[in-house]
Amino acid sequence: MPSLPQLLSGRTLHFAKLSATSSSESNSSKQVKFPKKINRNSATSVRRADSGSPLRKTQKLNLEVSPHRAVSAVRLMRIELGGAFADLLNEQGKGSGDNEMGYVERTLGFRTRDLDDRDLRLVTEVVGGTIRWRRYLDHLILSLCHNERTFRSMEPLLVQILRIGFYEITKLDMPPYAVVDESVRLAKVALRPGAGNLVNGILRKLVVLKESDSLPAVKVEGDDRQQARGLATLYSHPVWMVRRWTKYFGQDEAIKLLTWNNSCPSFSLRANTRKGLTGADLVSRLKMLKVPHEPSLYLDDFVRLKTGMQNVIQAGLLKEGFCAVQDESAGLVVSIVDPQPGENIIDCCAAPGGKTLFMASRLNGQGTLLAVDINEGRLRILRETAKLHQVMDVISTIHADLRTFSTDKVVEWDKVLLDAPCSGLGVLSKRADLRWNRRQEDMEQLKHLQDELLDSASRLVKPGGVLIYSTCSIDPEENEERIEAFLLRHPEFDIDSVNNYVPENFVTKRGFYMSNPVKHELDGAFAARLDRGLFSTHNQIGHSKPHICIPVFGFESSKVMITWYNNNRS
Ligand SMILES: C[S@@+](CC[C@H](N)C(=O)[O-])C[C@H]1O[C@@H](n2cnc3c(N)ncnc32)[C@H](O)[C@@H]1O
Repeated sequence: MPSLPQLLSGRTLHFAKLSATSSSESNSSKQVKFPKKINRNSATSVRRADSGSPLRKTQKLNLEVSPHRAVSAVRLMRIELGGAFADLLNEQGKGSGDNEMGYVERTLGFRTRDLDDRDLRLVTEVVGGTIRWRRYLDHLILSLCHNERTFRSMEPLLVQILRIGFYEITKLDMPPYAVVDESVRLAKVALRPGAGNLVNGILRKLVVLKESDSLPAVKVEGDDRQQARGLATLYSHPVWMVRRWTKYFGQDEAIKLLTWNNSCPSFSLRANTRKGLTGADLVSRLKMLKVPHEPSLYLDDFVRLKTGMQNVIQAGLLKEGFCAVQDESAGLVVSIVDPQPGENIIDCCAAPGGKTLFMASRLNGQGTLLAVDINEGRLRILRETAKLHQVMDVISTIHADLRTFSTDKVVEWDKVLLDAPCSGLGVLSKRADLRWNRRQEDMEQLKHLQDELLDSASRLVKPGGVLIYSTCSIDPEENEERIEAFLLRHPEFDIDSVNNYVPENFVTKRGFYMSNPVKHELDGAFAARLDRGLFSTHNQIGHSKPHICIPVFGFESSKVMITWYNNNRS
């Protein structure tokens, strides 16, 4: 891997080498140049006269560059180049990757004035929007460049400055000439005068076209593939996703979903009743904080926010564990598990613990909850949050691969939740970058893993117990198809319709739970509740047979039960 000075010296590099994530549609093969102008040495550090220790503050404070623009551009570079870029910065900056302005200084060689609350909100909006709309913005930028080569050979920072400007002008309707001026200034100071001229020329063309309502059009016409390409550009998604959703949901529904994914996400808070805060208390606190909110239509202790999360964070409600950020679609999965005090529950893919914590609060100090996860770091977060939420009394954790953990376990759990690793295609409105990181090839691997984990989780369900499978995906191949295939391999399980646990409008014809972003205005999620027959046993090759403990029931009773079981199984 190249060192930071090599990167910053302007050598031409392949994105693929830098990017921790690669996308079939990403710029992975694009040749990029790092700016020659960026020079770490320009961020001069000075020594304190009294102690001799270096002061971290740079002497290069630039008050002309707008802080939100500098921070957004640097954050976008970090996101797009993935962990590799951040790691290089950390390595060079000796672990001092602690705040946004620190990144700006190390990347651009100067600081700007600190961000105020308004800047912070704007950074969040601009970064999220620019990532979401990347494909569409690049289409516009490319249309306004002299030729494709000009666009393809731009430095990464220059591309981000342009994308931000295009986003602010076309999607946020910000005053166009202020956007042009600020963008030009950033390009000049952080790159070179020529970059400023280029930004000036392209953005001014955009302003003229916008004002005459003649932005370059995106055509949605031709055969299925061409239409999918057009929609992918117009709604800024990878083509494979558009094709997949058109195939499963039809074009109209697919377009609604694409639109939803580009909308500003709302967030829900769950009051932590274990810390004595009820849903009503949470509502009062939000009123005091002047945060606009609506109580959840579906869950008692949940409240929905469209804006104002910054106020909630600043008031310490999350840090002190009085509430958690949790989408109602995830809360409803816990309603389907329906934890009852005294039960033994295992959460097979538990970290970072959103559902574990909610289930633990429902157990109300009685019962056990074992949280298993393959990722130790995420499991540590789960433990820390559980302590904060005062629910650690029922929780224990195991760092393990479920597939090995399940092989030699005595079956003892009343309820087994498998919240499987999945594509996350139901949460694209909240996870702005996910659409560009997910690849079509991932779907096959995920399906295979989901099958293996379902088989493993099913071994842990006691006879008469329940297995709940859930995802935050809307993709039928990760949801219904996985369950139908599982039921063929495991006839000892039957579908228990979720209609006793969630409102009717979330229940599918087969009795599964499906939250649809367009219909319910929540994240997309899926769950199936599967009962393991009381008289069934599981064998390793996936076939099962009725199993009666003859010493307990006696031979004749057992025969009656087997007959009853066989008659009722279908
Ligand atoms: C969808 S996330 C779980 C989210 C969690 N249930 C919550 O509500 O916060 C899936 C989790 O599965 C874990 N995982 C993936 N493969 C696993 C395996 N083979 N065994 C155990 N955990 C696994 C990942 O580390 C990840 O934390």
